[in-house]
Amino acid sequence: MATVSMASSLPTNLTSFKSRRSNRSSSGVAFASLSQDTVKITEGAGNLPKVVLTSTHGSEAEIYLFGGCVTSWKVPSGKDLLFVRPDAVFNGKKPISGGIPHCFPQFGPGAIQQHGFARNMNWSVLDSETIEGNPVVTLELKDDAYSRSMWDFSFQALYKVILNSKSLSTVLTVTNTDTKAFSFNTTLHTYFSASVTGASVKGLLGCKTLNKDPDPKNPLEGKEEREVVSFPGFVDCVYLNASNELQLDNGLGDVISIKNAKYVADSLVCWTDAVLWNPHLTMEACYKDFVCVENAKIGDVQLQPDQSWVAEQHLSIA
Ligand SMILES: O=P(O)(O)OC[C@H]1O[C@@H](O)[C@H](O)[C@@H](O)[C@@H]1O
Repeated sequence: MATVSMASSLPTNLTSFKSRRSNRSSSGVAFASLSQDTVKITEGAGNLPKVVLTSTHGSEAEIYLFGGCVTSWKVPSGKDLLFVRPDAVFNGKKPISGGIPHCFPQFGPGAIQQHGFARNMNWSVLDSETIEGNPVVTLELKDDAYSRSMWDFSFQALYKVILNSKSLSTVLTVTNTDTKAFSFNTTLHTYFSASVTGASVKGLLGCKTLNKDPDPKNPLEGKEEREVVSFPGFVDCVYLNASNELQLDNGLGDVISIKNAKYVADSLVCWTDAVLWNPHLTMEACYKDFVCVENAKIGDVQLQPDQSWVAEQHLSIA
């Protein structure tokens, strides 16, 4: 397989992916043999299968197989740094509104449904392991009749999630398993718990902006002049070529580093852009309690058959 990643340059704990066949259960959800001590599958809200990661160093995370959505990341103090909206539904049909949903193969607006279909399909567990007390799980998503009805390509997406005591890292690998080329764009639509009046993001100064307010279909081009970007009202803005580390002050006493791997020279690889979103009064019930800071690949990634695109995100607190 021609891979355009530089796997050898990843930190060791991110490269130890072991390919192993999984057993598909009658429910259609696949369960690999789990690293039982730190990785467990339980029943979550709406009876949906949920992977619980427990680090021996005091942190915990939860991932719904529906959408491959990380819904909780608790640091050793017990504080959950992610946010799930009170209107989120867990019915296996609608995407889960909160945590870290995938927008794939389209961020949108665009030709297919807003934010694509990966957030409302069932991912399966391909592999899991424990490294020095820290859980690692790899989920897989493949095309099926549902995805092909919208986007007629064969693909594989692997999503590796690594929980350490003070960090949550993910590696998304999209491979073209088709016989023809395809293109996609994607984001990790992360909802962070926040006090919106105190929240701010550093690292965006000088970026070209595409402001989706007021018209998402015709974003206004501009340039970010602020060193510290806050959320004084409705915010929906794309930042092109963002720096490889943003710092979110969540207004709740935490500064969260949002890093991605920019050490890979090939422009096909990694998150290059960012999106900030807060719906303000259009979601009166909860807008004060979260901000979205999304690692994104806004321009299309073109993949030839057998090529892969790899993007790593590293969320951490000091
Ligand atoms: O689909 P969700 O989770 O409600 O998020 C919607 C929002 O997601 C943001 O990423 C987009 O920039 C917004 O334009 C959009 O309204």
